[in-house]
Amino acid sequence: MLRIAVPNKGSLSGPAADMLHEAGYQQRRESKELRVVDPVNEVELFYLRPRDIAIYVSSGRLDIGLTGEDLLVDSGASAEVILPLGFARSTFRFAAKPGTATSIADLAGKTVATSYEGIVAKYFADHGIDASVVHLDGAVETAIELGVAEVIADVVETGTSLRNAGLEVFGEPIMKSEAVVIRRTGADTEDPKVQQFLRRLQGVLVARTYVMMDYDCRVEQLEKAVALTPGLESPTVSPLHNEGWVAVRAMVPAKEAQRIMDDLYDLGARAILTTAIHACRL
Ligand SMILES: Nc1ncnc2c1ncn2[C@@H]1O[C@H](COP(=O)(O)OP(=O)(O)OP(=O)(O)O)[C@@H](O)[C@H]1O
Ligand SMILES: O=P(O)(O)OC[C@H]1O[C@H](OP(=O)(O)OP(=O)(O)O)[C@H](O)[C@@H]1O
Ligand SMILES: [Mg+2]
Repeated sequence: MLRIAVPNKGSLSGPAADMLHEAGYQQRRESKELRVVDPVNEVELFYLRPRDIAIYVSSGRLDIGLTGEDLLVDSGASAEVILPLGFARSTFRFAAKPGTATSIADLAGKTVATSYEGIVAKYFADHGIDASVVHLDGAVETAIELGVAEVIADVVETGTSLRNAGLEVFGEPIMKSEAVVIRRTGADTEDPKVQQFLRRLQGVLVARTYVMMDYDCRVEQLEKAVALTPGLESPTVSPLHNEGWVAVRAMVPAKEAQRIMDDLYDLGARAILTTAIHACRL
């Protein structure tokens, strides 16, 4: 059985559970469940704190884990990203009250509050910055108002939390992050059980990003039509009963589907349909 670490709480847990569900894995029935054995799919899911997942995976006791890239870096654990998952995208940034700092040079001698002490300490070491760090568990935006620190380093998605606290970012983003699948550094990536798991998740990513498009067009327009819908490898072209017409089928990016339908229509294509892809193996 493949032993997988899954986030039990926080921003990652809902989208991670959705993705595993779409990939066909069994769900936990209630949020207090710590472990789910799924014999049909030969996986064992361990529901753990997102912050601890890289540590479990680096120990080799669990084969793979779903976590945030920033949490992986922060832990310092010996694990590596094997598949980015495209959700929980964020940046990690310094912020302060306007007028406090404009660049990282202004950090010298200041106190920085963060829940990601590992990332911040490494950044200070790499950039030769002499500043102190105070570790807080969350809601770090409030630390400045309450005088615990002059600067914070925190996850920023929309920037709403910073704005609400009257803070603004400064300096370059410290890092970008998204949800990822991780493995112990140096572990055997050819393991067929791991490969199968990754194929399933990749299938979910593709099913979410692409739709299937079908249309009929005249043979004379086929080359132009196919240029608009090249598919992932190559479109399927089948003859129609009406001579001079063909049916074309290709996957297209969901975001571009409406524009492509307009362009195909203008080319003379008709009966243009899109359908959702529920699952796939490329
Ligand atoms: N608002 C957000 N938007 C996108 N990603 C986020 C957001 N907040 C946290 N993350 C990402 O989620 C992960 C952190 O999850 P974690 O569960 O530890 O924190 P949380 O969602 O803030 O929950 P908690 O309230 O338990 O701190 C990180 O990878 C982080 O980049
Ligand atoms: O840029 P935004 O869209 O506002 O998102 C970023 C905020 O979201 C997370 O906080 P969360 O709500 O998880 O609370 P926490 O700080 O207690 O972890 C993060 O720590 C930031 O505070
Ligand atoms: Mg948080």
